[in-house]
Amino acid sequence: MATHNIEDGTGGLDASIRFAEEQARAENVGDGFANTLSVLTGFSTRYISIADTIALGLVMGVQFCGGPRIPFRGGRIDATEPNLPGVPEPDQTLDSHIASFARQGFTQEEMIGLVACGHTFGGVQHDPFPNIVHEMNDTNNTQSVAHFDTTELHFDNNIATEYISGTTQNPLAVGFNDTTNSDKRIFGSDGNVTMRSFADSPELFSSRCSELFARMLDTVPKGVQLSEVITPLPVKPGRIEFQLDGDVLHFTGHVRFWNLAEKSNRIALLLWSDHLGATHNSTLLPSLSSSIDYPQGTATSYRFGGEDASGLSLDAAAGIVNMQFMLDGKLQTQQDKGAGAGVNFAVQDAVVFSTSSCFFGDNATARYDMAVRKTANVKSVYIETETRDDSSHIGVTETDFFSPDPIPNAAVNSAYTIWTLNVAGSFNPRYVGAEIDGVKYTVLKLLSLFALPSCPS
Ligand code: HEM
Repeated sequence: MATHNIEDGTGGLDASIRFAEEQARAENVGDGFANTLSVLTGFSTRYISIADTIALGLVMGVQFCGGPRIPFRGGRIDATEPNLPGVPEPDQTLDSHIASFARQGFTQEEMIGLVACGHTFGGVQHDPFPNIVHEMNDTNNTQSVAHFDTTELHFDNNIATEYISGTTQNPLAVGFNDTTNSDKRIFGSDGNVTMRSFADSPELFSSRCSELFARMLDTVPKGVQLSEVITPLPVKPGRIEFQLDGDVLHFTGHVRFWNLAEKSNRIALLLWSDHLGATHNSTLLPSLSSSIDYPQGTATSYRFGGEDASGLSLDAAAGIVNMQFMLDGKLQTQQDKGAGAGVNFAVQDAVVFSTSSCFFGDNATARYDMAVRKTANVKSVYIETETRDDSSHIGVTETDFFSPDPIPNAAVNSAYTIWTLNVAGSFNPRYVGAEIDGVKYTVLKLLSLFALPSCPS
């Protein structure tokens, strides 16, 4: 956020900090940014920008450390080059800090709030800031970090109570070098009115931090359109997979329900319709991690039935068109669909993995077989290969390596034909995509070559 300029709309939360040129600036001294990015970048995908993972990292981090819920919007776009400098530094004057936050779109009172909310965590490390923190020679604090408050891993208003009571050890408030006591100057700049209100009310501190953190995360370059606030869906199917084995279509998947009331003998059903117009149902089984408590709510998961990991065995010709979920006789709905309305989830079985796929051990290639439903309008089947460039940005290349025409006589059953291709190994994440009815889908993540059975010699 610190690079944002409200006048011209440049800068903001756009992951420009990942560029070495920005990290090398004196205003970003230390390895904190590199360390944080090394954790968060891996969660970015072609659909979720690095900037969104940084924002999500804050939302999750604050909540897991006991802090308030922070409304999260998605849609940040990663910068393609470094931003202009502008991160405030502790040896700058109060006036320059007020001007810096004003440039970013925040008032003086909001600046006090933001600094207090941020400095409820962590501290100042000796190595990048030797003129603020002395070397501690402490085996319990090998990086010589002087913490902002006594509860540096916990979100609470101790940053304010300790400051107001005069017991604070905050190195930016009572540090030995007054030039770098920027928290002292900032916190005191309104006669301590804001900090006293935070010290008096943990609830006020918490709600104010939630608002200010959200605004900080939503400070993005002009033209970036953020989504509505994202909240967990009440019903969310996932990890849907098919494997065609002769005439049997193995169907596996999970469904996660959000904030269900606790109940020991709940009857959970998966209902589905097939291509022949028939309807079916099967009992949902609790998944291994059936109920997980998050700060935001509880996730209760079930897996689709079946004796073993192969899931439900469907007749390949009948297949599946859509599914819905029923708990104790009630069809489950998404809130915005209105009470009583069941939710039909469309299921795509037009292009599925075939268990005839196999591995050629001698030259480290594999034959991937994809089964294509004969009645489906499938234009192409292709591999999607994801690569990251020097700035960790993900690009996707599509390789139409499956023949556009199905291999003749390669029908596995009356419903599907096999499209096939030999592929060499790769360290890049790869997926199979397909264009079905004019829409491009990512169908599955490509299994490692070594996960396939050996090809018959
Ligand atoms: C005038 C404004 C600010 C100044 C001069 C300032 C200065 C600093 C300094 C010198 C450090 C130590 C970094 C290190 O040792 O590597 C630090 C740490 C930190 N700051 Fe600020 N800061 C400011 C505003 C903010 C704001 C607005 C936030 C968030 C809302 C924030 C959040 C943090 C956090 C979480 C740490 C701890 C990092 C860690 O322990 O790894 N700061 N700040």
